[in-house]
Amino acid sequence: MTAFEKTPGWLDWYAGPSRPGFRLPEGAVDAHCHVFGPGTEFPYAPERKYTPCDASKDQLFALRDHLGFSRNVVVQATCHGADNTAMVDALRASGGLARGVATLRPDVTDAEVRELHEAGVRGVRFNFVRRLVDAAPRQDLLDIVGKIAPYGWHVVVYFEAADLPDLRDLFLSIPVPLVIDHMGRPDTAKDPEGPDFEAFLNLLRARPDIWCKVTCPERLTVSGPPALDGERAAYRDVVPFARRVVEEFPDRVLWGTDWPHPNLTDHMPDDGLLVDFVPHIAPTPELRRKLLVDNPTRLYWPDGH
Ligand SMILES: O=C(O)c1cc(C(=O)O)oc(=O)c1
Repeated sequence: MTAFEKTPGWLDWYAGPSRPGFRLPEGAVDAHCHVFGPGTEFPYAPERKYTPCDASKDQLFALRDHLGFSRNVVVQATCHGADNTAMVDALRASGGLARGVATLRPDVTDAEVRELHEAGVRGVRFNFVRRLVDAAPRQDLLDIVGKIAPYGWHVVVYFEAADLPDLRDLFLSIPVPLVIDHMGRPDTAKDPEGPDFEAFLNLLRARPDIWCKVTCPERLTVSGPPALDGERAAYRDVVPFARRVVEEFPDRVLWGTDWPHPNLTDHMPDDGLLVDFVPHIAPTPELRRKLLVDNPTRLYWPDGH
């Protein structure tokens, strides 16, 4: 099989990350990360919008152990389209230490959903970010929800803040739990107490089964220092946004590294220093335990194993 050529300007994940200064609690879950290929074994999808560097399951598991996480939730990356093979291969190799979130087409069969479930998939991802995917008809999404609902899965949604007004009714019509990627991508140059972020918090207030990943400060930052060169208080401008969510919804927030950080153009964070972001947004041991251990375990390992 031929090797793939990376998108020009692609930043590879950070090799040799620091050890976090913040010691993760026992049982912590990296609840948002990806695997990419390797492309020679798991080819990237023809419809992809970018071609990444490879980021294998073994490299992901090595990072997990280095940072001090116990488990991973591997989210299907758009560069693999609806071919979940690489993600499922990672779940199967993890010995129960990884769950997954898949991308599905509306013609997926019940047997296929069951097989994904048996491999450890617990959610389907709907992506509304136009630079990553072509728009899917809303009826297709609702048809997929009908197929996953019997398995107790949730829907993960990725969208940008400017699109929330158009998407809100669709989201509220989805009759299974929702998990929002990357805090709904707020514009962090704006006021965390202002109307835009309030509209986002109002979505979370609308239903008790809407969860939020307080992830990706490295994408959302405008002015904060990056997690590089020993900086253990990185991305300070994102902290007030994430902290508001953690403090108002302590029982339905999740955190993850987003390794290998697709499509960053400015810098690639040192994942050890990125973990040191967590105590800034979850200032007490109890909030940290909920964010890193209790919440993801309840959502992805409800039986505890
Ligand atoms: O902002 C992004 O570029 C991005 C892309 C993907 C993906 O391609 O799946 O996933 C993410 O969580 C974030």
